[in-house]
Amino acid sequence: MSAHLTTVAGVNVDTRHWIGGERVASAETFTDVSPVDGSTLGEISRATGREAAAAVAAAKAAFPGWAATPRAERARILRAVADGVEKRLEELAVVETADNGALLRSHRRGVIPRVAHNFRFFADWLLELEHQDFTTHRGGSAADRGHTNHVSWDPAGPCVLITPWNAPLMLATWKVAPALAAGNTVVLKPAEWSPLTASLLADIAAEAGLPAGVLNVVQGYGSEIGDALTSHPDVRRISFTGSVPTARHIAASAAANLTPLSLELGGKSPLLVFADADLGLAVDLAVEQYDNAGQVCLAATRILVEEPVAEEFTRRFVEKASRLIQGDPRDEATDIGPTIHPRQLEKIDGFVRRALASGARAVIGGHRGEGQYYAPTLLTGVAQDSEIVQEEVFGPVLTLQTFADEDEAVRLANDTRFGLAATVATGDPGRAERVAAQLVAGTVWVNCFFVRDLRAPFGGSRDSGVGREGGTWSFDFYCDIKNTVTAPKGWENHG
Ligand SMILES: NC(=O)C1=CN([C@@H]2O[C@H](COP(=O)(O)OP(=O)(O)OC[C@H]3O[C@@H](n4cnc5c(N)ncnc54)[C@H](O)[C@@H]3O)[C@@H](O)[C@H]2O)C=CC1
Ligand SMILES: O=C(O)/C=C/C=C(\O)C(=O)O
Repeated sequence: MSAHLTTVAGVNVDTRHWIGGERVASAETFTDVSPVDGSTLGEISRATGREAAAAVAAAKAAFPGWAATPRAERARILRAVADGVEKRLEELAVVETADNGALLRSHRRGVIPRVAHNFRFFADWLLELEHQDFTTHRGGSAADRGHTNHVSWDPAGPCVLITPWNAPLMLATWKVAPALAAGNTVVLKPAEWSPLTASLLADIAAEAGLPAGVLNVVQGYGSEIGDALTSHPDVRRISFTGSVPTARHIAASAAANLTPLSLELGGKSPLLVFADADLGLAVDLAVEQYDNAGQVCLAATRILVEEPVAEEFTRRFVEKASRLIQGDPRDEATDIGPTIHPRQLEKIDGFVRRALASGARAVIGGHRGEGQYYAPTLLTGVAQDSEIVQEEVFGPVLTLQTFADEDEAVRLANDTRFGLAATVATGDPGRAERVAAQLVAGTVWVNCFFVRDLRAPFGGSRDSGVGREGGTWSFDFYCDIKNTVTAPKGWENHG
């Protein structure tokens, strides 16, 4: 077997970069370790600025050809990628679980099918966009006598896509698919804690007929190659999902070339439970926030409950949460897997220890489990201005606060620097409408959570992000939008 192949759960994965349609190795490697059992998954090529520049050069060289490829042909190839993902669904699922520790059952039944959907959706939307493309505006000023405005979404150029480890392939393809559909070429930099499925995606894309250089994958540490990618003058778009400090760094690096950015960042989302809510549903929604061991940017980690039902809510929450099974994510019965990395575990534990030291009480959890596991935790007695209420923990840690009325609920909900999402549990549609209108959030769910529709805009307000992706919003970001104004026949320019 090649020195550059590793076998993970029976699946061969190439550990090199994918640049210009070829596998490229770096002199140095980094070790990829499984959060499931601490085993070594592989020695992965560790890029330097040289490989980063080579990937951008490959994307630049491939751009004119891919941009000129008819939309129908681009869509056909993206659908073939989706077919390839579905054909290798089980392999992608087992590798992703080994690499990031999220539940295998979720990968099999939810997350990896969404990867295929991302490609099909943006292939279809690209063709829809073509039909929307002849929007015309007529009349108006004296100078406008029936001119036609023709809007087109033109490919922008090479895009750098930097993605995190909590849903590695799903979050990557949610950027890769629209960027490619738009006619751009891509340099994907997956997170160093979960590099494997990006390599498999490169294989699948090549098998589907994506031309060389259209998709490039560079492995390595963001801190080492990030700047080489984000400050490169040939890069036309940067899309990033991850932490706020890294986003600030990327924005500063991109500023030199005024490269447009899309940033999907952290959250500290509230779940507002009103006394008129279906309490069973509210408890289900709250317990759901432990999914993926709480490593979800959208997670509603601040539970706000109206005073009269707080005691009953807490009793039912504890009853349900205590039944969650924490353990090996490959086991179908498991509800909560490990945290991704010892550093993430340390970070979570630090937040909780400091909260407990400042007077918080752990209703459940509040401590580490075995190995890389953290016990699902609910903290009460937390002050609104405390670190645990204000900062993103990114682990299975929820806080519970109470409120007296609607005004206080909205005030507490909006009182952080984030604005990614919010969930409202209420039996009163009028209240739902009133409260949703006042919440600062990119997405508000009423009596539901994590219902995602790719046609809808997705993104955050305040420190939770810049811009929106999804549906036409993705094409608005990944394209140079052009308006061509044509005078009607016989029109004389001097009016
Ligand atoms: N919004 C989200 O979905 C995510 C939020 N986070 C938050 O971030 C915290 C820290 O996690 P990290 O993995 O350290 O997040 P991070 O933001 O540093 O990493 C995300 C991606 O950015 C890359 N990166 C790092 N430094 C870079 C640089 N200077 N230039 C370009 N790319 C760079 C990484 O290699 C990775 O691919 C978590 O505890 C969580 O609070 C982390 C991952 C995802
Ligand atoms: O699954 C989605 O649609 C969105 C997920 C987003 C995250 O989990 C994240 O960025 O952390």
